[in-house]
Amino acid sequence: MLKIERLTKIYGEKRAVDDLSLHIRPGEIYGFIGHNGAGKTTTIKACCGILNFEEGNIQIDGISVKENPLECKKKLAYIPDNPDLYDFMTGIRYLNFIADIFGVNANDRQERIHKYADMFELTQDLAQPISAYSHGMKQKLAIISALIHEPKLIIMDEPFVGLDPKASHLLKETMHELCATGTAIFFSTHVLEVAEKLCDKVAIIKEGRLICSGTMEEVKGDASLEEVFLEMEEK
Ligand SMILES: Nc1ncnc2c1ncn2[C@@H]1O[C@H](COP(=O)(O)OP(=O)(O)OP(=O)(O)O)[C@@H](O)[C@H]1O
Repeated sequence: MLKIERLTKIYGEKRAVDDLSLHIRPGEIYGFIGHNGAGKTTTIKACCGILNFEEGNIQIDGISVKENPLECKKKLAYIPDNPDLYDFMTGIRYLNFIADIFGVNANDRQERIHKYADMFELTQDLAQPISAYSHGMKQKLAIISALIHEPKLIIMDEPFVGLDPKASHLLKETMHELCATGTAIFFSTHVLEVAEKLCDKVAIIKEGRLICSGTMEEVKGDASLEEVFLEMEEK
């Protein structure tokens, strides 16, 4: 579903991502971990077609992000680390705006908005302007808007930051439900306990280079993910 081949992104003199390859298959929850500045957000933005890159290829469901970014964007949802939404809109207007962009019909959008807004306890706030939302409420709205067009691939940058424990739990359950229907999920996180419990596979990036990837068992063996991560960071 998401195939990254030899991705390299350079900012000036800095190789933020260096020759990175990863393959995320349908139905997988794939965690992406690394220290601050390791290159996670850069990789994620390149996958979503919002950041150009110097070398390599990225394909979404067999379609090149470079050659056909619009087709790729139709298939994926991106939830950034800092939800920068249109503050002047109300929550419901924003959700309808996103549904319009993706051409979601009236029945489907109503059903999905109802389902996810109720689930994340945001229904009562949808009539409020987004400027009145807390960080966590904005994060919930971004998550709901990402699910409106039933994407085949969901890419999230630090999705649990700012969510309260109940919302975090609901997001994890939703991720499992979506993966059971074949959706692929690729997300970055610093919360290694969450990655360890939630992910089928994990990749560790250090200074732009992939240093380890595979199933959770392959990567961590009998140790904890935290122990493995810290050991690799020190090497
Ligand atoms: N627009 C930019 N211009 C120049 N350098 C950048 C730019 N964006 C990121 N970088 C650099 O690229 C490297 C990778 O940054 P990136 O944001 O991808 O890291 P990250 O793994 O997401 O970090 P964090 O966990 O702190 O969010 C860092 O050294 C960063 O300083």
